[in-house]
Amino acid sequence: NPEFHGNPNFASCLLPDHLISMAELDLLTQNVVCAHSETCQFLQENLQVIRWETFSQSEVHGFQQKPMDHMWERCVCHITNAIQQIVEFAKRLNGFMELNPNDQIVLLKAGAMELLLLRMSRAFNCYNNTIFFEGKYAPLDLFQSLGCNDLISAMFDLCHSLCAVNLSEYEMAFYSAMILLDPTQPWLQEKEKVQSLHVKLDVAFRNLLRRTHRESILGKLPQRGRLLSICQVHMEKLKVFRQMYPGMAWERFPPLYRELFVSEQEDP
Ligand SMILES: O=C(C1CCS(=O)(=O)CC1)N1CC[C@](c2ccc(OCc3ccccc3)cc2)(S(=O)(=O)c2ccc(F)cc2)C1
Repeated sequence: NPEFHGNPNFASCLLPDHLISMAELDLLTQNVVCAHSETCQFLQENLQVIRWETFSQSEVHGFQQKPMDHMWERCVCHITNAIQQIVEFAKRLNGFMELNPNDQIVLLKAGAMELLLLRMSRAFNCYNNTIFFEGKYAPLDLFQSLGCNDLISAMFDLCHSLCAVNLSEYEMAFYSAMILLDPTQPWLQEKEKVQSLHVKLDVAFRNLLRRTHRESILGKLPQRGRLLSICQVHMEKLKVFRQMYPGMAWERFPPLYRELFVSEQEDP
């Protein structure tokens, strides 16, 4: 519509059915950034301050001596706490609570682990290849008793790639929201509602990148398939673990973790 073009109050991207004003873009940006910063267990600056506090060799050895089921139970507990925060992030995103409940679950089941992988990179020290775990920074081999070395090293590699992009909290917030509100997820009942939210996030994110001269990061973000493949390896390792410790998932794993990652069928 010619009367809109050149009018500074309207975003440059005028998709016919998604007319978005600059005021709406600003409100959406505030909403996404606040939802993220209010739901990260650890503030970026706090993680940075302690990032040189690494576990000693004897502490690492102590973790390596723990039985597999013991380490799994601790990690599953930390994942569950982190995912509770991610659920809270979703609930605070404008429009998420207005989606139908089935679609809210579909999006969280599909995206929660991907968002956890993104958040982990905030707790990664790429200079000495250590990651925040239970209060200090841990090297890769601290986790060897989990029996998932390929999974953990894939996570470390992903954290390295994300550190290279050096995402700001603003960028991390938008990247997370757009992964979560993915209209291409199968089984969505109201795909167009998710699509509408995703388009607005895309316009607001590009607007932010343009204003901050950070458009170049779009080509440097890890491919979605990379996040998905790590999530798949997590599911495979969980299946193997459950074969080794039948019944444990039902007795000692938190309900939220079971709901998201343990399919209903009985123990293999
Ligand atoms: O990062 C967080 C928190 C959320 C983001 S934050 O606030 O910035 C910091 C705290 N994490 C919370 C959970 C954590 C986690 C993440 C992924 C994960 O997947 C692999 C897996 C899955 C199941 C069993 C074994 C291995 C396991 C745990 S963790 O335990 O700290 C952990 C970390 C590193 C590692 F190498 C192994 C475990 C990462």
